[in-house]
Amino acid sequence: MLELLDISAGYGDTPVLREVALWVPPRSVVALLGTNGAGKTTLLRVASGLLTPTTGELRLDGHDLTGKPPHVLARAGVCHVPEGRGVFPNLTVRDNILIQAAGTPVDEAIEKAVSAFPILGRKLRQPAGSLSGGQQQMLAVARAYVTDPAYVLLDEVSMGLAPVVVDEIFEFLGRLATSGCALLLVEQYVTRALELADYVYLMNRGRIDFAGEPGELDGARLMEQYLGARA
Ligand SMILES: Nc1ncnc2c1ncn2[C@@H]1O[C@H](COP(=O)(O)OP(=O)(O)OP(=O)(O)O)[C@@H](O)[C@H]1O
Repeated sequence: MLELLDISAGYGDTPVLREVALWVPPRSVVALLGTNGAGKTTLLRVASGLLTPTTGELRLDGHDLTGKPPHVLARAGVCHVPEGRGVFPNLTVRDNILIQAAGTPVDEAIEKAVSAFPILGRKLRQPAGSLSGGQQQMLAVARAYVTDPAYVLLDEVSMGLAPVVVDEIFEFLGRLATSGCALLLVEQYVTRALELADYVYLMNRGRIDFAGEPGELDGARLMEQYLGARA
């Protein structure tokens, strides 16, 4: 279980998260939805060790990992796919995969990434920066997958992509979830996120104001609160 307990965090003197609690059970999909600037990215940064909370605890499988650096969280099985495509544009697709896959045999890592998104197999020698936006996002998601993480944190992976590419990425996320990997999904496509999710949290101005199963959500309230969010 990945647990964020009473987390407060911010940047400098500016508080962003206020006593936030969120749980990601193993093998579950959790959607974290909210208005712009609510603090969703900040919470993912806390969950992957990129940002140390001012108060509260980050626990993984019962161990307190608060304040531990990202590589410790990564080694423990938490993988973060950041907003805005975390790929190295000047490196080849192959090298992008291998950098992430330290410890995994080369052929196995490449095969795994290509099994996630076959198009990557035809681009292995190209610089990642020469790929389309959608292919770069596929690479970012595939890089996370090759490390065999128990928890994957995904920040707006569909941002700015054509619907057909969003379909392909969501189809893969569905397979990833079925394979037993837990997902924490920050997503602007509310309906798609809810289709996958076992649990949903709604965040507003640094606080969680709903936590439950998607079926418990009041659709009208959701739309009112997230007017402008995409279906
Ligand atoms: N590096 C930073 N330094 C200072 N303030 C920041 C920084 N990053 C984010 N913020 C502020 O923290 C607040 C929460 O931002 P955050 O990106 O976590 O929200 P979000 O819910 O992910 O929003 P969005 O959907 O717009 O990405 C915002 O007011 C934002 O301006």
